[in-house]
Amino acid sequence: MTFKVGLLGLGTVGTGTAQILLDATQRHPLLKELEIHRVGVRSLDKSREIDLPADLLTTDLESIVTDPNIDIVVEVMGGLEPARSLILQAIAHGKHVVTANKAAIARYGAEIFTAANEAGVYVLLEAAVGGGIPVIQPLKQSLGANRIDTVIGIINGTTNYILTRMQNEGADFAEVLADAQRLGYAEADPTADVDGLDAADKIAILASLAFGGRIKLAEVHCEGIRQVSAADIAYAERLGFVIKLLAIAKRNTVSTENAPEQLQIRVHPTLVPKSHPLASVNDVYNAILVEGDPIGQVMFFGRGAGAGPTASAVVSDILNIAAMLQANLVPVSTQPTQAAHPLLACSHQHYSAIAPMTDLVTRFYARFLTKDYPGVIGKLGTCFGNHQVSLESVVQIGNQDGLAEIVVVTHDVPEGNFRQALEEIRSLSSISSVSSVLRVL
Ligand SMILES: NC(=O)C1=CN([C@@H]2O[C@H](COP(=O)(O)OP(=O)(O)OC[C@H]3O[C@@H](n4cnc5c(N)ncnc54)[C@H](OP(=O)(O)O)[C@@H]3O)[C@@H](O)[C@H]2O)C=CC1
Ligand SMILES: N[C@@H](CC=O)C(=O)O
Ligand code: NA
Repeated sequence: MTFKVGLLGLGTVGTGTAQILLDATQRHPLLKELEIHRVGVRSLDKSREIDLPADLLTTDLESIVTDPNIDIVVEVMGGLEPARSLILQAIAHGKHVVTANKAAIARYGAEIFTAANEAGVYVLLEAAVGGGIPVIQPLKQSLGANRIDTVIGIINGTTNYILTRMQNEGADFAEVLADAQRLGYAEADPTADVDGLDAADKIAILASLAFGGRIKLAEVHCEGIRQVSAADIAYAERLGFVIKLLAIAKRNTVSTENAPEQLQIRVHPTLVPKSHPLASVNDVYNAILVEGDPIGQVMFFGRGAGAGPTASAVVSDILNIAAMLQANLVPVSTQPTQAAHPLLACSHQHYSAIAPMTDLVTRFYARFLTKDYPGVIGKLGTCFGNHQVSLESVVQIGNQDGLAEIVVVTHDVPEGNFRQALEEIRSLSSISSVSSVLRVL
């Protein structure tokens, strides 16, 4: 039985996907049952890295998602529109969908999965988070017996590459970003990566699966890495940390009779103790650490981007759907029914409650430039004490333009208290500037 695949996009991921589909040798035997039926692109004149019959390609993407012969639509074109509309149209025409599009899923997931469940089709998205790293299906299936408490990930390769080079070479952000763009790691417009937006999309998706509720993207706290300086990386190093852009989703409070459970979901540069398993995840690699009961910690590590790794995830989703079709567990064409496999579908309806950042309890690192005279450290300590912020360490390491540089690391404190203490510190005449504030894992 052959299953027909319609590809929307033949760029990096689309080409990698087509390459696997065209070369089934020594791969899963079901691959031989998959056929590329149509491929949608923006330009027919572009030279391609893959040799496909010219009549397979079209710029009419709507004709693919409505084609009665196509069983599975693979959306690897990216962007919000027309990707969203084409996915919805494919679903309305009874197609199963595989997508790598974290931006569209993080924003329109509720609409897309509701439509898919009503139409009795699957929308699978393994490639959307961690590229080739299997993490979506494990959260849906292999870890299904667990009560997940925490998901912490390095889920943006571009920023991890930039931070790793800053760490290794003592270089500044702007310098390494320019290199990353030259090497093709960072996009021409690197905003989504360096400002943490790409990681925010991805952690929203992971949190939704881990905690079984929809996530409003606007409630995900998001800070990027532009403000991380070579000086912070050097101080962190001396204090036994590396700085990573972490995406964190956790249960913040358990539900009570009067209030629902709250989650914390946040993306920000973080000082990670060198002994932590995520500290040694470098360059463009991604890793996702999941903590659950009873499994404890489990970490997924690998390549989070690139043609081959991402296509590996796309094709595994196609195979999952083809297997369901072959086993007759879902209709082959347009006979809507409830999706048969609850471990493959996304069926949660409610929105998870997200705790405000002021409620977060965490450690902080802060760097101050102060006048260099006796008693300044004492004044800082008093301000922190006034707001019940307890300090783990205070060091004065360097001098800058006649000013002393003081670095503090706090114990766990409510973020609200820490911010109030900072306000008081800013008003001290002996404080020239609060040069940086970062959270500590
Ligand atoms: N690249 C990566 O490593 C990863 C990418 N992803 C996700 O995968 C998706 C694809 O990314 P990637 O392959 O890098 O993107 P590319 O820009 O390399 O490719 C996009 C493809 O889609 C086609 N396309 C885009 N818009 C339209 C349109 N409006 N009409 C017709 N065709 C269109 C382009 O056509 P043409 O070729 O004619 O220009 C191109 O073939 C994105 O959602 C991305 O976030 C996820 C994980 C990793
Ligand atoms: N821009 C992303 C690519 C994959 O999602 C990244 O840098 O990780
Ligand atoms: Na993945």
